[in-house]
Amino acid sequence: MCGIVGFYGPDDVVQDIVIGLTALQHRGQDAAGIATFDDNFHLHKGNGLINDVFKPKQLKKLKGNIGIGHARYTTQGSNDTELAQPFTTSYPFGLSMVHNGNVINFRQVAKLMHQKYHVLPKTSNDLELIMYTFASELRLKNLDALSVVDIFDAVETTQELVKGAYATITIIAGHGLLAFNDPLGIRPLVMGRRDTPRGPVYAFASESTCFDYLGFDFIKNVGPGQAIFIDSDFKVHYKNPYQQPKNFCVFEHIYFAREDSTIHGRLVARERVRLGKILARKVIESGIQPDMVIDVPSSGYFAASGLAEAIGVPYRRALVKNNHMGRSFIVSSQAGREDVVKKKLNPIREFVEGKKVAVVDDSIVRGTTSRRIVRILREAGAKEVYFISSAPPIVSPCIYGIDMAMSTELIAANYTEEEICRYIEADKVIYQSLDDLKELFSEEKGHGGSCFACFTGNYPTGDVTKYLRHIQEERQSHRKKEPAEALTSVSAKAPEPTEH
Ligand SMILES: O=P(O)(O)OC[C@H]1O[C@H](OP(=O)(O)OP(=O)(O)O)[C@H](O)[C@@H]1O
Ligand SMILES: NC(=O)CC[C@H](N)C(=O)O
Ligand code: SF4
Ligand SMILES: [Mg+2]
Repeated sequence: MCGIVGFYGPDDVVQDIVIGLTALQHRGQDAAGIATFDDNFHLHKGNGLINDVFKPKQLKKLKGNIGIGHARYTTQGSNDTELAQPFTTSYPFGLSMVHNGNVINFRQVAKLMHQKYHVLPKTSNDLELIMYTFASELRLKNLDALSVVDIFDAVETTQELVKGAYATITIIAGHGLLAFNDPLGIRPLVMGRRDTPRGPVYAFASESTCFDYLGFDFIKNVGPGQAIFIDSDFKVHYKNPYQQPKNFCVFEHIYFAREDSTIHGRLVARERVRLGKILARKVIESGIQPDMVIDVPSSGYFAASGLAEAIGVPYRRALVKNNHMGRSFIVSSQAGREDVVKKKLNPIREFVEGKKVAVVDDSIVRGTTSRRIVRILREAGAKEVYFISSAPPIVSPCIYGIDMAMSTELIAANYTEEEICRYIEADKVIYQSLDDLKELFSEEKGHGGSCFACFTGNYPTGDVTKYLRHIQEERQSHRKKEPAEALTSVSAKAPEPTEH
């Protein structure tokens, strides 16, 4: 995922960056970074949460009326602080950049950078490839009078050479603030504006929730292939401004984005309630008769309430979340994910004892959360536990900025629904149907178009066989024994159905 923000206004922007980034903490917990520019770049980054990385001492040094920030969830390269974003360079062109997404043809781009621009990447973070390609293209322009056309040309060449998902924000030193998206617009990026007596402040962010905190008006989505540049006179320039979203990540609606964000005109919370409501058909067909519907906090809530409403069964919050534990899914090791899940949720015995409980979560990815939940609900006395996922089975890796690049880790890529039910020790597992999901989000149904690749194996960037292998090798090199462990643990532990 990763959370990105960028601000440009008449005064120092560091406070806006910190507040904006904090609202995006759910998108990345590994590292955080901020770069600002006055006459020079000022950069601070570190591993951990935004609150831990930025103390008043560091914030004081981040001077400038233009700046960008990043909350990292690692999908390429290691977790080393050196690889945290933003990246800043003074050559071939002075700029600083952040991105959300994943470059899939990174080996080819690295080679090309060397051959075409004589630049060698210093790290294994894919951001460097986008940054140096763009900076090298700018360098080839007329340096004395860099025009907006030059900037948009450099964006276009970068978009032609770099494949994958990348929503980016860039400070072009001495020129202005630029945002551009990949040609398919896979990751979210929005633009906002706040008027002040000293002039407008412009902002770009992964999600609109940032603007609510900061009093910005939403202006627009930065859609597929679009670029927006705010020059030093605060004049806004658009390239390709009217194209509609074509392959937006549907999982943003299901899980990644915050409930209070509006994405492509759709409030995330409302879409999740709808996902819950349409699950009613499959729940009724399955013949189960739950006494209550409960959610898996945090992101299962809206779907659970929608389902409860649609089937006329009471909803209760019966799992309490420890607010000091973050998201488990974006922890980078299986041991770490299990540890978070263990400490995160606790059942309210009095609510579930003796009950047939339908527990709704947004998704089952590796099965870490669902397995633990079923177990603790049974220990708390639940009579039957039905596990319901508001996403369809995840059967293919994501190569666009989500750390699920290994098929071996995806439980539904390797096991049938019955086997999964046995593995998580539930009485029933029910998944959203892909057709129902498409009903809400597909282009054929007039919804603009989404990426469904992790549910279908059809990747919007075309044949990705070669890239998938490169990405998997890359991830493998950072994980040591992890994937093999995940696979054996599923097969070894998948038990026979238990009597209850
Ligand atoms: O099958 P798994 O591999 O366990 O992954 C799926 C779980 O991970 C996510 O929760 P997470 O703890 O990341 O965050 P949340 O608090 O936002 O729900 C998601 O909401 C599911 O609960
Ligand atoms: N999830 C993301 O957007 C990650 C961005 C980038 N690939 C990194 O690892 O830093
Ligand atoms: S593969 Fe899945 S998670 Fe990845 S961008 Fe597509 S819909 Fe989103
Ligand atoms: Mg969850």
